[in-house]
Amino acid sequence: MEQKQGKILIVDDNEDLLKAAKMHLKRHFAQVDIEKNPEALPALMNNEDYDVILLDMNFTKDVSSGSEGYYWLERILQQDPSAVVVLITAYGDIQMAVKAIKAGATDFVLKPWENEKLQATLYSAMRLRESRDVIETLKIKNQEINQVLNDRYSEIIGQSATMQKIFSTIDRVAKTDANVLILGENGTGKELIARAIHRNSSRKNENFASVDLGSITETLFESELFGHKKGSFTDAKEDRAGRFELANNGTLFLDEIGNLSMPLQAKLLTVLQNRKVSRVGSNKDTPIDIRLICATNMPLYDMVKENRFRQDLLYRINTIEIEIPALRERFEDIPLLANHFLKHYAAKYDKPVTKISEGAMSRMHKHPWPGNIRELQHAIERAIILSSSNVLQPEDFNFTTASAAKEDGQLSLEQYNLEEVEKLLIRKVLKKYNGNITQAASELGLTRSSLYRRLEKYGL
Ligand SMILES: Nc1ncnc2c1ncn2[C@@H]1O[C@H](COP(=O)(O)OP(=O)(O)OP(=O)(O)O)[C@@H](O)[C@H]1O
Repeated sequence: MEQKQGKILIVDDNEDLLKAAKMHLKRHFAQVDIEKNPEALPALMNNEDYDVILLDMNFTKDVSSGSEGYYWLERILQQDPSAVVVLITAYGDIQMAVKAIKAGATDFVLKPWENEKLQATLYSAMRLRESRDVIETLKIKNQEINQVLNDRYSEIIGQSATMQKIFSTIDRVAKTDANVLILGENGTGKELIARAIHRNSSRKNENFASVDLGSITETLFESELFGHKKGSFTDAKEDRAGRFELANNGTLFLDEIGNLSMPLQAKLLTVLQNRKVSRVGSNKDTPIDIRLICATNMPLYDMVKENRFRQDLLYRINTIEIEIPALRERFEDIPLLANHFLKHYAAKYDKPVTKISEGAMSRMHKHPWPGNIRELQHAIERAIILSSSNVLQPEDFNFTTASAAKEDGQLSLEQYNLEEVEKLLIRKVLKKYNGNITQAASELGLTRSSLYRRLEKYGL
């Protein structure tokens, strides 16, 4: 026999009705409690977590206004906003039922009821309660995940004048709902800044949804961003919300916006203008309320001149602009950043490394850091893993004299083995595209992630 589920509480002043209902419902639900005095509700709810509360509208004799029912409905929802309340109305008064649903009731049943109808109403109310519980749990999990991510991103290091200016811009901008455009080479900390803006805004408890536009294919763009309905294309196995909906009431971070093709720019612009999305395969519009932050390492203003980026889209996303300088333009931040990563990775790998030698530090100042802070971070991580001393030395890094000379790509290839040639080539292509990973990967015939893997491997 199927296990009975669900805890039901019935509150009604009619004892006969209570007994009859209990007798029938007991056969279908795990627990059915009855109570004729609504004053007992708060205590009952404290003692038990009911799935559904079936509540009469009138308790005083000869009163049929329903006002008692509204009063107790409100008290129940105050005590437990996710409570599922089904109202009992005796007079078939639709107006009263509509008002009750507006006030937060889930459903209503008319007296006298048919037992099967009552049972079906309670089952669907119970399912609603279950979904609310799932949503609540997911919300909490989501907040925890955001917390972890935000913590990871909470320390933005930088003492240079330009970084100090960026911090004060973040302070001023975060509280507003202004769209922000963050410009900077790969690895300069664009996502870090975007998260800091979200974390300091009134939307901080809502979602921060991030989309890498550089890695979304043309065909999946709409489905990823706007969602889709089941069956709207071959792979649409079920209804799915897009990133815009997921970011609703929160912040949407569109990374690599400079990589969008002109047709996709037009689609994005329409959504931003109308502030509503409709899922692929559906004609229902969903209003969206998002704070938009975009980022790119591409020269958007030049691209506008060359008709590769829409001017109207640029003006919609660049209300506030933050330009993060490359690491080579703020060498004064290197010691602080390097020591920050040193502490982090020494703890992570449980290594007694406490310092970076002067020689290594001076070598770091000479390196051009095409991969910016991400590159510095990986260089320190690798040095800590490989080093056998307490102080990191120049030889713990991949900064050979040859690699310094290689920056300009002048060395003749015969002097190098295959790995060296690969390194040289990657550097040259990265330089050609101003550190743009997507373009460099495309020229090298690699995917972005395999280029990232090589950058990591070679410490580039
Ligand atoms: N100022 C900073 N202080 C501490 N860590 C930083 C700083 N800037 C960047 N980082 C670290 O460097 C790494 C790269 O940062 P992030 O992903 O934000 O860069 P990005 O500009 O968005 O890169 P991409 O353009 O490749 O997407 C991250 O691990 C981040 O934590």
